[in-house]
Amino acid sequence: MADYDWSQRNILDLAGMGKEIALHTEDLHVYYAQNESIKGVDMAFEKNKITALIGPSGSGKSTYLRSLNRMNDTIQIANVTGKIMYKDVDVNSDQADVYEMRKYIGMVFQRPNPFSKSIYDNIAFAVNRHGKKTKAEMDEIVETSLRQASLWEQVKDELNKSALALSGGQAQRLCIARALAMKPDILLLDEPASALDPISTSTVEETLLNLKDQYTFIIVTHNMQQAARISDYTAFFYSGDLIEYDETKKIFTRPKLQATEDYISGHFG
Ligand SMILES: Nc1ncnc2c1ncn2[C@@H]1O[C@H](COP(=O)(O)OP(=O)(O)OP(=O)(O)O)[C@@H](O)[C@H]1O
Repeated sequence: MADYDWSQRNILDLAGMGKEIALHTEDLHVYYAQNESIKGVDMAFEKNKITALIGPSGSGKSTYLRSLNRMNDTIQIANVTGKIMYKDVDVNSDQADVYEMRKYIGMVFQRPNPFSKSIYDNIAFAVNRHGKKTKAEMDEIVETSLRQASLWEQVKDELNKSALALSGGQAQRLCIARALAMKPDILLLDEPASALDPISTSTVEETLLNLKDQYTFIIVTHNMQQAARISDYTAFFYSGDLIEYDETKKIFTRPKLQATEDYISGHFG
């Protein structure tokens, strides 16, 4: 690896550009016991855009993403400091209602994790936990969310079938449908297509592109082509720091920093 000056930064000031911000972090640090895995990240996400987080393995992308809806709470040795601002509420404060917040900031994981229930109940179960619906209301929610996730046509005649019988790509789209059924503002996706075949991957990508006018997506990906294809903004992480953050077309054509250019062209990481 070349000898980079890691103190250099190029970070887009979206708020300063007058963009509508869905979420932002201020001086966010994440520690696992004594190890500082995120080292004070200030970053804003534009509403109704797709932002890709890229960087070598271990650079902290997943740690940062998971902190945005307090998923790191489940890790005993994890400690998150700093602010995560969503609609004037600091998601990271002790007063934040984590259960309520996750309705608005949802998450889709790398491995599809459908519940051992029917396709219909995978969605209904999640929705019902946040308030009972009539059968007609629930039918509508199930259909709409499956349509949004581009799965309705394939499963509409077998909604009572076990979700565990779906293919990997279908199961991941069910997980996206389940997350969308909660009507979140923001969806965090941690390498959602890395366990999928190329056709399922492109269906998931199309799904995100079709929905981006209605949702803010933040996606961790190792796939540079995927980041270039679907995201509006790209953030390059290295060793727990946000190094470069810019419009995707700039990052992939003329990034300001050599380290970013070398990373996206496969010279290291
Ligand atoms: N549960 C955990 N306990 C302790 N350390 C952790 C834990 N999760 C992540 N880390 C450490 O935090 C650092 C960042 O890891 P993280 O998984 O966030 O990176 P990443 O960029 O998402 O990597 P990858 O692309 O391989 O998923 C690494 O040093 C990792 O070992």
